[in-house]
Amino acid sequence: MTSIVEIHNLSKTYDGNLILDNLNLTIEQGQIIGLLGRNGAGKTTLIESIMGLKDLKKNCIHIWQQPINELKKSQLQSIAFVPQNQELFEWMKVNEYFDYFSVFFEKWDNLYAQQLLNRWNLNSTKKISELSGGQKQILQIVQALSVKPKLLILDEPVVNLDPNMRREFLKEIVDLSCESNITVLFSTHIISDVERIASHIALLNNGKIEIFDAVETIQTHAASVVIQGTITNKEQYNHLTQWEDFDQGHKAVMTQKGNHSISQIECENNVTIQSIPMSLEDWYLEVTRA
Ligand SMILES: Nc1ncnc2c1ncn2[C@@H]1O[C@H](COP(=O)(O)OP(=O)(O)OP(=O)(O)O)[C@@H](O)[C@H]1O
Repeated sequence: MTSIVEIHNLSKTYDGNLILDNLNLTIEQGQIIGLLGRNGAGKTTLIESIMGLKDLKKNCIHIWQQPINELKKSQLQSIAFVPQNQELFEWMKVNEYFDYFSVFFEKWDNLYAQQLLNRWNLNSTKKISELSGGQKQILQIVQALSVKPKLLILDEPVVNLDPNMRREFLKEIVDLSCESNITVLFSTHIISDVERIASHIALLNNGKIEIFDAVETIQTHAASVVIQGTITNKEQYNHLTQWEDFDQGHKAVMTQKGNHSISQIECENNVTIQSIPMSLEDWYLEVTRA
């Protein structure tokens, strides 16, 4: 596996408040990472840090093994970013905006841009100021994809999109990933989108990536467990949380793969465990519970 983004001990404070706390994250080529976290967790701060938009300690972020402030022009041109709030040139028409923007990118694919505009019903002769919120978001997505990036970073790219358009966009990302093995990091609050396209989940909590795992691995292990019998030494099972005691035993939630399997826990404690699989959304609610 080739590392595309490597983050080591990234910290960021605003007005004395620590938002990112010695955060570490490695993104490998071809991964599609859904960045999850509650409102205010620091997702935008992390994404903007990767994009070099934050004042940071030197050399804590590398892309393609280069510190982000030393990336070559060709490398910078291979990164596309869709921010949460982008200033667009509202007085321009869509086609004028793309003509202007394309000059900066050697690999700009105008044919592909026009195909996406047509497919997604965006009139290229319209002024940007006359587009709806969702249409402006489509414009930004088309702009980012037409650069033909190797690394695509999106901050809540679908908040303004209707379900049909969201589905179209997600399909395009999956197609690009299959065809060109691009690497994608996207933040979202829509767990079903993560389930649909992400290969991995990065959960940002308390300033750190608290959980980083393949979506399939999380889905395999996420479960509510009902334990018949008594476990005295609960602390050793740190993949089980939210313990509740009842007459004949305990209930708990398994949020990730632990160092003890269910059958090991049964054997070690002479208990019987029933494991009930949990949806990804329920898993997310459990792991981000205050
Ligand atoms: N420029 C800034 N100055 C001061 N505080 C900031 C600034 N930008 C963000 N913050 C604070 O940093 C924290 C993280 O904000 P951030 O926008 O990174 O979170 P987020 O996870 O993207 O949130 P959301 O899911 O709501 O978009 C919040 O408490 C926010 O108020």
